[in-house]
Amino acid sequence: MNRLTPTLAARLSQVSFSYGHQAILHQVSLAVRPGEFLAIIGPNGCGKSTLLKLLAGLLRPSAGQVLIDGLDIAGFSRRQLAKRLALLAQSGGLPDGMLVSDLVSMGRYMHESWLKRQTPDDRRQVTRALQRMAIDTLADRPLGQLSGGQLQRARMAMTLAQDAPILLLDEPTNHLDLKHQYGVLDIARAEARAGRAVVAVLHDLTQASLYADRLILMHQGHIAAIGTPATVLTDDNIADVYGIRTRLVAVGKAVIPIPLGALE
Ligand SMILES: Nc1ncnc2c1ncn2[C@@H]1O[C@H](COP(=O)(O)OP(=O)(O)OP(=O)(O)O)[C@@H](O)[C@H]1O
Repeated sequence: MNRLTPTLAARLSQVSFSYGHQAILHQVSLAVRPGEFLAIIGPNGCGKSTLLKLLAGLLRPSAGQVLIDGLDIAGFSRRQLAKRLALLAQSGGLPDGMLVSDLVSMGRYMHESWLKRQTPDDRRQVTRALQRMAIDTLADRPLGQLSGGQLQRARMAMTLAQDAPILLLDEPTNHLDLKHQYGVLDIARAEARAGRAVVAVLHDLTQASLYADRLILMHQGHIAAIGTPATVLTDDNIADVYGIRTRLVAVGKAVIPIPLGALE
């Protein structure tokens, strides 16, 4: 099989994807490194979630290859994949009656049998994930009784409990108040600094610029730009892709785009 250098956690090689006859991604190539926080940005419908689902092995490319640890993802079983990556999907039909602690524990079962008894390490990981997302007091609550933000934090806790080297986060700040948005971004960055590869779809360009090591700016199924926030967030790139005028303000290494209005 096609082995890669171990310095890459995941790679998309010339990946195209279609839903039926509708082409969504066009020959996208991308390398994800351990220890980096990579943010995918771009307008609605440009293919960000599709790219994340391809990386997670939920969708199969129409052409090209997705590689994890240098091996084609098509060769991995669900369990093998769950040892390598954890996905926070945008939403999912979760049973209202399920308890928060059971949802977070599911993160531990992703790579084990449902029949397996929880080990002390499983319980430790679940407790830690509940605490990190500040929902330990909600552990015994059914999901149906949670607010949107509390549910999002429970889903994020499940993702963290999986303890996988690659974290794929689709709009992790959804439904969260400002404090918890920055809390979840702090955690994502800490996970990257601890050596995981973190790939997050973000809509807030300020947050993406402040937190990510690299940005991927997507446009109509292509990568329009990739690199550090300062190289990707230019007036021209933002105008071309989002159709708005901005003024850029430098804050440390980050570049914050201040929107000035739609282009004529
Ligand atoms: N299951 C599906 N069947 C058919 N088309 C789909 C399906 N899921 C998504 N699409 C289409 O694929 C395109 C890309 O969708 P995707 O969800 O990847 O976009 P996105 O960049 O994540 O958007 P958003 O910012 O709105 O979440 C869109 O045109 C969407 O309508």
